[in-house]
Amino acid sequence: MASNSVRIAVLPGDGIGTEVTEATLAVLDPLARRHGIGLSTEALPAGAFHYQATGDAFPEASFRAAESADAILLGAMGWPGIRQADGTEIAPQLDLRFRLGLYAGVRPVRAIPGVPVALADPRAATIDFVLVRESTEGLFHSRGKGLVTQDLAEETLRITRATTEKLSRFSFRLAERRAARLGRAGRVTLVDKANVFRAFAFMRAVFDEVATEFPGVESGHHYVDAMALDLVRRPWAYDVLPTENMFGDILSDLAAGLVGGMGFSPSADIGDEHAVFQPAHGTAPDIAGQGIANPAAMLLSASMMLDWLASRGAGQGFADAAAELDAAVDAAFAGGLRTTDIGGGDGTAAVVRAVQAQLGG
Ligand SMILES: NC(=O)c1ccc[n+]([C@@H]2O[C@H](COP(=O)([O-])OP(=O)(O)OC[C@H]3O[C@@H](n4cnc5c(N)ncnc54)[C@H](O)[C@@H]3O)[C@@H](O)[C@H]2O)c1
Ligand SMILES: CC(C)[C@H](C(=O)O)[C@@H](O)C(=O)O
Ligand SMILES: [Mg+2]
Repeated sequence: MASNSVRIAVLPGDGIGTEVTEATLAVLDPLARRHGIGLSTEALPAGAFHYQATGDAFPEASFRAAESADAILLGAMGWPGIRQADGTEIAPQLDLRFRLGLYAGVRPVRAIPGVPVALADPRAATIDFVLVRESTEGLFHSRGKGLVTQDLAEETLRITRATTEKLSRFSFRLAERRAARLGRAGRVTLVDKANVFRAFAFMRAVFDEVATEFPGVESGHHYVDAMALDLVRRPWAYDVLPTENMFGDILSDLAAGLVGGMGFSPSADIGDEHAVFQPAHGTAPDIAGQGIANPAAMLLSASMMLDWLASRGAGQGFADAAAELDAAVDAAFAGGLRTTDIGGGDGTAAVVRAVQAQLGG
């Protein structure tokens, strides 16, 4: 990538995916200008409505353009009423994860000042942990390959040494960076089901091997069922939580519910060479088209993108812009912005205006 100038492939998708994408681009454009960084964006067709219109959910030309860009920004895709012959929905975001090897699904969960948290305990205001959802194997490995007969359906889960090592190293390195930033020791807790499944006993053994490379970071394990309990009982106790694909999918929605809902749930799918940045939420058919989607999750995902681009050598301006965007979203909510998902009256455009105002107009 040319220093200080990058190409972003934009996949707005369906439903509120297109709404939060438009809102995010409206914030990114002036932010980039302020920091003197070049962001050229190209919108690409893909998604459920594209599938309905053309029979192709993810044109190869869109995939190729996304693959060759410096980063990919995705809204959300899928629509419950639009299904393939096997009964499943279209999901180009899964194609991206699999085809580009995006094994680390980074899903930060952080209480934003001013956004009501679900728990009454005052420690809930300090919630700040990151789920690292393995995103290329686990139960999702079986996608499109399960056995279905008249009498049974069977899907299989796959865990590999190579991916578990990468996921574990990614998680420990993330914990080291967070420890340096937050001024306390890092902790990585693998979330598994090693009490019952050999695949998870294997995953745990590989994770433990990698843990020995990071003596400065505390490591541990927790069963996924007990973790679901703990994420409601004492979520402030956790730091970095690597886990299997399906477990991470489920726990990330639960975790979003702790800190305001899906509208506050950013996400990044990161591989060795490529990355997709998208909110963890879906297309929200229940509110699509009403102008009330909360774009905060996508704005925070875009900030993760700028930070990742900086780490790939795009330039300090990208890191500065990321920090400023995070701070602007926080300040907007701390300053009284109240989106409808948290019981207020502010719609998508009001969030854009409030964040732009924090960024200096
Ligand atoms: N990353 C993705 O592209 C992605 C993720 C999840 C679901 N989906 C797809 O989206 C469709 C709808 O799925 P779903 O309803 O189960 O989940 P969803 O995340 O779209 O919605 C769940 C709930 O959260 C609310 N919500 C979600 N995002 C919000 C936002 N930004 N602002 C305010 N409220 C928000 C919705 O209104 C709804 O009540 C399905 O087709 C599903 O497959 C796509
Ligand atoms: C829509 C779906 C394919 C996707 C997933 O299951 O990974 C979503 O739920 C997510 O969390 O990103
Ligand atoms: Mg999900």
